[in-house]
Amino acid sequence: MTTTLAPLTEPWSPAEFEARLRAVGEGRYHDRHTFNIRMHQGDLTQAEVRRWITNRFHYQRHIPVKDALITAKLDSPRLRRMWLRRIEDHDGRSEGEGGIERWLRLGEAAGLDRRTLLSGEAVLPGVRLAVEGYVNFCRLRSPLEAVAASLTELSAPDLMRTRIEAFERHYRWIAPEGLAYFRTRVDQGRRDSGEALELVRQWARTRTDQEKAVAALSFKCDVLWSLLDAVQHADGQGQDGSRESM
Ligand SMILES: O=C(O)c1cc(C(=O)O)c2c(n1)C(=O)C(=O)c1cc(C(=O)O)[nH]c1-2
Repeated sequence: MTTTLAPLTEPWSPAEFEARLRAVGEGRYHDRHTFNIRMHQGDLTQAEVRRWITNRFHYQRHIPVKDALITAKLDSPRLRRMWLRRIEDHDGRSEGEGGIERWLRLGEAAGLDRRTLLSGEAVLPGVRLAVEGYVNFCRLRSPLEAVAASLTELSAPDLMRTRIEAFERHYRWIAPEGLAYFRTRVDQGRRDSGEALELVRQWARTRTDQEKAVAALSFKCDVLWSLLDAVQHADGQGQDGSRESM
């Protein structure tokens, strides 16, 4: 008599797997964080907006670093080309281009000197830890987990549109050219998340891998959430997050 051993746990169907990934984004994405809700309602002070821009810059400048770590794990020219484009989106092809430059211009439109942003001095301890956590996750984990962590971007384009409207309505003291970063990210985020979702669906064939992908996405939601916790609770700190006395 022959018996076929079924795997202990069957993989989810492609549709269920995708639904579970999307559910993590819907339930735990940072669009629900109080700081973002206050931002969208127009409740942030100028100092809080500047503090957010300063601290988010720390995240932005590390995105191409973690993408370089992911690129090094990919084993085909096609995949590496795909991921290299993300690095170019942020770093540009030459000086004065790319997302990091656009974020510096957002800072300038909000009255922040680019030298202050580049110095990194005003970055809050909790933000440093959150960003380092994300970079190290991509350094140490499998390509599947590192790519799955980027899937928060499935929810980012909607958030970006809400943010543009909120800034245009409530934060008119920021010159409109400063919002170019967000406008560019709507399409880039949609394309990036579409590509990443396709890879994660192809790679996660077993239930164990599917669960690892869901857990990676959940971890990334925690990174973004912790970053905003730090920015939200930075009471007693300087106008843009710098420590007044130590
Ligand atoms: O402003 C935001 O809310 C937001 C969120 C996210 C995200 O969901 O991870 C990214 C960005 N912005 C972003 O600008 C960006 O370049 C980006 C890259 C990635 C990533 O994990 O690869 N996420 C995000």
